[in-house]
Amino acid sequence: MTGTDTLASHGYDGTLPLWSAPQADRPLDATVEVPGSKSLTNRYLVLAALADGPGRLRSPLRSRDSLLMAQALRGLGIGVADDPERPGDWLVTPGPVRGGTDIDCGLAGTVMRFLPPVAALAEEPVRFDGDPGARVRPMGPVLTALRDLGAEVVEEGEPGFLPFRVRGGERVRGGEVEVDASGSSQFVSGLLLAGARFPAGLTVRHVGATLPSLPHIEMTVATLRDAGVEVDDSRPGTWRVSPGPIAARDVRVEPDLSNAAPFLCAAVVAGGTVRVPGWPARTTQPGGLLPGILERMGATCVLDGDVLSVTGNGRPVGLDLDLSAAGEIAPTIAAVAALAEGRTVLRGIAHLRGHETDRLAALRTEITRLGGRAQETADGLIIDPAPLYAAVVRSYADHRMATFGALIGLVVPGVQVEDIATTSKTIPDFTGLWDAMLVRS
Ligand SMILES: O=C(O)C1=C[C@@H](OP(=O)(O)O)[C@@H](O)[C@H](O)C1
Ligand SMILES: C=C(OP(=O)(O)O)C(=O)O
Repeated sequence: MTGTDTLASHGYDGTLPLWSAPQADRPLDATVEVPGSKSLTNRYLVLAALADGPGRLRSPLRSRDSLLMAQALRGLGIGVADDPERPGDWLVTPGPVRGGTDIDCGLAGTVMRFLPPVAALAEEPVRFDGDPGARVRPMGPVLTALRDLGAEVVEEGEPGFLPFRVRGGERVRGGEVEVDASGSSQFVSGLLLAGARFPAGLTVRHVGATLPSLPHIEMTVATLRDAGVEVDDSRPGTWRVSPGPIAARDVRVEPDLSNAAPFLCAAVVAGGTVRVPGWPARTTQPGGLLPGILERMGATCVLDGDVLSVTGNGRPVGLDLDLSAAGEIAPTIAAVAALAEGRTVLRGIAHLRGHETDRLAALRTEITRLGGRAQETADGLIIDPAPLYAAVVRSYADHRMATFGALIGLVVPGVQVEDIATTSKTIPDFTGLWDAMLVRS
């Protein structure tokens, strides 16, 4: 596609660079090394920061979200340094949590939801802000919980949103809080991660109608237990973290299985095989659900040792799927669905309206722009088959909308993706990995 008239007719305002999505001209045959998990890296960083001695992260993700977390922890008085002997690893040196700093959350949910409870350990106030898109992501339940625990919280703009200041220290003893986590599991995870450091520990009781991303809460509980923290999760929707030390650890970060999704789905839509090494035999990452989902969409998935192979024939089939456990892979599954035979219904993902962008609106808009048929429902999307054509896919500063566009562009000629660099939120070199997948095939 050339010419500004054409671009404008596709809703492109010309301010962000465009990336011409490469097409797959033959079935794929590639092995893709996927970088470390965002969710595990940022949990390990927080736990290492609050631990009882120096710790190490092996193969952490180094992308915008984890670099923001590292930078924020440094601001709070924690050492996070490259290991000169093992390039790529991070050495974390804990210290008393110090306030008097400003934290840039970027657009990272894990930074804006995990760090306010950590900041409440400091005597001096900590100010939080982020990208324009971060200022509309829900924060209210975290702020209410911190107030209920005795912290002072001052919102500078709209109540329940960035920017705000948190002041805790001696006045925060821990105890019991109710949290409506129907908007994000991260509200619960953030409180639990710091819970052991409050003198009375912390009990969090979820009071909302739905609870998305349960595997991510289980990931939080598992990483806490691995660090020697006692967590009682025997009552559904209630978590009790006992006060006590968090053990310093040397941990290896699993590959990010949700970021493996676009690569694995490439084989489903273009045909051929994509392999991802380092696939864990057991995991708390919601991306662990991918093989089951992709099989239902017509692919064949084989785990041989630690290598997951996904083989497709380029003709995926639609499905009816509750994605509440794995909402972060919804944009990728929606791309496959837009190319599938038969209707797809995605359910249980109303909370995606508070992700990097309103993902339900963004997916409906972009599928429609590509000539597809998509409707929003109260808690998800309905996607019906239709022939897709060239368009400029907008990415809304959302890494997963950008990879959505890349996936469609593999099989639809002439697709361009606005601001592909936004993938650096969680993947350091998306286009390099994507091109290499095609070159090797
Ligand atoms: O705890 C985490 O690491 C995450 C939890 C989920 O958040 P929501 O529950 O807000 O979907 C997920 O979508 C996000 O990408 C990462
Ligand atoms: C929802 C996501 O990110 P965040 O951690 O910023 O919430 C995501 O990565 O899909």
